[in-house]
Amino acid sequence: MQEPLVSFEGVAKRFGTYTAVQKMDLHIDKGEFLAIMGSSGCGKTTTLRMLAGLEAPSEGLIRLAGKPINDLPSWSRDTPMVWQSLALFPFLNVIENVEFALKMRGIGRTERRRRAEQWLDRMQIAEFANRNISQLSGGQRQRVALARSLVVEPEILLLDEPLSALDAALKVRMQTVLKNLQRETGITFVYVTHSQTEAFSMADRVVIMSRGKIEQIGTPQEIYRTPRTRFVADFLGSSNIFSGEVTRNSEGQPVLATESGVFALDSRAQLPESNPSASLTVLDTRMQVHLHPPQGMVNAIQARMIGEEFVGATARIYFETANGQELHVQKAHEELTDLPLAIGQTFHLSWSPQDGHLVFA
Ligand SMILES: Nc1ncnc2c1ncn2[C@@H]1O[C@H](COP(=O)(O)OP(=O)(O)OP(=O)(O)O)[C@@H](O)[C@H]1O
Repeated sequence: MQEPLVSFEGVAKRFGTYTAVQKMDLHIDKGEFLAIMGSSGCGKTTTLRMLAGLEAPSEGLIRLAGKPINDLPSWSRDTPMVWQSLALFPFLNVIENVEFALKMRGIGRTERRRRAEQWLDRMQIAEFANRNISQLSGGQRQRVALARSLVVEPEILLLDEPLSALDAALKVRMQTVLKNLQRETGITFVYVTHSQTEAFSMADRVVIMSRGKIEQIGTPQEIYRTPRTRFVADFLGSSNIFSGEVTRNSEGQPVLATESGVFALDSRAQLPESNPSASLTVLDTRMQVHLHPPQGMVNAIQARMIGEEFVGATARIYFETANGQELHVQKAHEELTDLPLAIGQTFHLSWSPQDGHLVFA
């Protein structure tokens, strides 16, 4: 097996008595695009800063290409970082900003200029080479910051919320730029964000963190379809979640008894060994909406429509069950045309047991 490019082995970070990152094991492969995602304060940036050498781990070992780097100062690590504020030098013009790191490495003037020009070309900002940073738009600055970090051809690039200051359309454009750049250069990207869209559209693997702890690591598909914990399912917000206890019905089939009803589980579901408490997650795209009680569906629940939201090509419809649980269903507009959608209207929501996924924590 290929040795990971980066490994965190039992790495923890404390600030005084506060633990920002709990003992963590994490491997990052060469050439992968890894996103670290989680809500504010969960320890994403601290994790990235430890890799960059801007924070020292309180415990554990970080290796880069097999070598421990805990004691290596940030400037001698091959781990440049791009962040939201970009930190471009305002007193240097665009090309001088890009050349800066090469200059620090003692590379001669002609070679510096040649390499910087190549990167300006690649990032489609060559025409701004002699402009001041203050004369650029947000997206252009972003490209300068990327060119400045990549011109040294690092093995790994660390990005901390680099797109959060951009407007929505530019964000989407820059996501494509970043993803293509990563693919073409083969440079490992570690990307911190609280945006699910960014993480899921660009990354090969996503790390979900909560309160300084890794909740799940997986491909976007794995995490979306099979969240490992209740926290992950809640955090993603794309599933309906029913909490209850796993038991068996009179025919011996596994079911989840909840306040909203008793629901059949997938016969392949891994059942708890001791504590029967569990949550059933059902993706909102996998739920069906019917005006009349559906025939032959084992899992169905009556609910009143309480709202509707347009999400591009799809609509998200919100419902409330008799016991006050909120549910949502996401469908393409054309799938909804036959339904009398109106606030207050009662519907029946159903899903097949195979579309239910059981989580325990
Ligand atoms: N230098 C510091 N001294 C004390 N506490 C700190 C320090 N840096 C970070 N923390 C705390 O550690 C926790 C994790 O911070 P971190 O910046 O890693 O979170 P984050 O997940 O990146 O959040 P955000 O999305 O808001 O940037 C937070 O509670 C933060 O207040």
